Amino acid sequence: MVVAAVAELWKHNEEIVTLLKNNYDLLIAAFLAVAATFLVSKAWSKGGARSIDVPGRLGLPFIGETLAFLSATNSFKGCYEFVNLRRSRYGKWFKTRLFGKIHVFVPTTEGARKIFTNDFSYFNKGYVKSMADCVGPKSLLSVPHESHKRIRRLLSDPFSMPSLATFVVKFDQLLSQRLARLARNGDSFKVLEFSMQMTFDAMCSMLMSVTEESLLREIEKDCTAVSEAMLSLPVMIPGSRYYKGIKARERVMERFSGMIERRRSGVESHEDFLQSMLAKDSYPSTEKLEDAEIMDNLLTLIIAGQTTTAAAMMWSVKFLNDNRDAQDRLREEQLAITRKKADGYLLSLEDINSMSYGLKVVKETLRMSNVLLWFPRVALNDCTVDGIEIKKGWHVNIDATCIHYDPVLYKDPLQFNPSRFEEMQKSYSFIPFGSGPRTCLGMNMAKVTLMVFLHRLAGGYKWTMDDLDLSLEKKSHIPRLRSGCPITLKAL
Ligand code: HEM
Repeated sequence: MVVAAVAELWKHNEEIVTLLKNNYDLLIAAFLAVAATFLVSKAWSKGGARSIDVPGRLGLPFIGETLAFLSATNSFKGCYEFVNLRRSRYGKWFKTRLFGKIHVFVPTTEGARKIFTNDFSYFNKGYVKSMADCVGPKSLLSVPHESHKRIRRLLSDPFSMPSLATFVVKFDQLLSQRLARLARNGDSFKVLEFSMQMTFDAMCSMLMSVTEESLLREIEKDCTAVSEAMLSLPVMIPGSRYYKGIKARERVMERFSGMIERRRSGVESHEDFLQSMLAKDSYPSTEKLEDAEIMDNLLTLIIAGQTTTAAAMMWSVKFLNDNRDAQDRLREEQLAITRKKADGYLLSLEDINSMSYGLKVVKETLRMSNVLLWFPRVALNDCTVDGIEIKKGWHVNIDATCIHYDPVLYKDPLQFNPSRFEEMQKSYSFIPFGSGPRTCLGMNMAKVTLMVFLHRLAGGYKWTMDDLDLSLEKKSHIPRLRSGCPITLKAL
């Protein structure tokens, strides 16, 4: 096309012909530059010959549609209702303005791929002051790229397979005892409350060997206050969520600092994550974490791991209750493991690896529950994502929920069908733990926790649901049943 255009000009315009003859080298350079720019932009938009302006309503400056978003968050339908309503109005892609920032919800696997594979270079997590203040400046959630890489590498110890093997045994022991107690009492209990406490206690034991009940509850109360302040208005007004969160953070840091001091002075020693970090005291600075990095990330791991895993545990109970075939098949697999064991056995990592249907139940639970509904990023430059024009500074939210419910990717997406995972999934179609450099650090821990839970629950008990209300908890960014999912256990 370019050659034809040049030939046409050549025929009709002598002046241009002379100009071109005299600047032949410049012409070639210009041609190459245009071609290179074209190729780079084509590669950047990846197959996107189109570059589409995304529809949507931005509303008033700053306020935009914030009030509608807050109203959805404050309803029993949950904050994703805001997204659903806009999608029915504008189609799969839409933009909106929330808290002064333009947001685009990215509903496709191609869009997810583009953002995940360019994380840190072309996109980054948006800086939220309240979040950084709460988890601390050295948390994985706050630090810049270079520190992130180093801290992530050094934090990976407790998530290695040998550490997970120890974790499985401890978690199984704690869980079996507590479920047996509940079944003996025969009372109704809320799965959500139970799983929040279970995951918190198990993590505190693994990370820093805290097992004393009153201390656990004190730390949990503070961690909950920190977690609740992460998305609040960052002003220190006594009584506000932010104020309470910052004060709670100070108390948690003081505790962690005391623990580090006692271990360094030899008063205490344990086999846990904290000890493994302190064992690196004499290592070069690139191979160890500073105290502030250890403490901010201890808090981050607890907060990132507790609510997510507990919510997934709750949804697994709900989905299995509604789908008796899946429940029966899961139970059969678990009982086959139990039959091979002696009384009072504890699960090993090998047992977990043999639960092939159990793993599918976990995956299907994560696909349908979308514990983290979307993953927010900010565009660092103008670009296109799956052919859609994105401006520098816009927030692009990888909409895992939309992808997980896409009927093209998942047949009958509203149906709980663990067997669908017998087939290979298309890339980026199953992303409950994200992908790329920020993939969930606790992914394997979360999976084994859920598998142990399913083994003990389905392999040991039947249950009745004591409240069938489907309303979601208000003001929660993690979808959870308002009822807390009360059940009563009956031993098999
Ligand atoms: C079912 C349970 C869980 C789910 C669904 C989940 C999901 C996720 C997702 C989607 C991300 C990435 C978010 C993004 O890209 O913006 C993430 C990050 C993270 N998760 Fe999890 N998570 C779970 C459990 C855990 C557990 C048990 C831990 C640790 C004990 C943990 C620790 C983390 C950390 C530290 C990050 C930040 C990683 C980084 O920025 O490098 N998560 N999680």
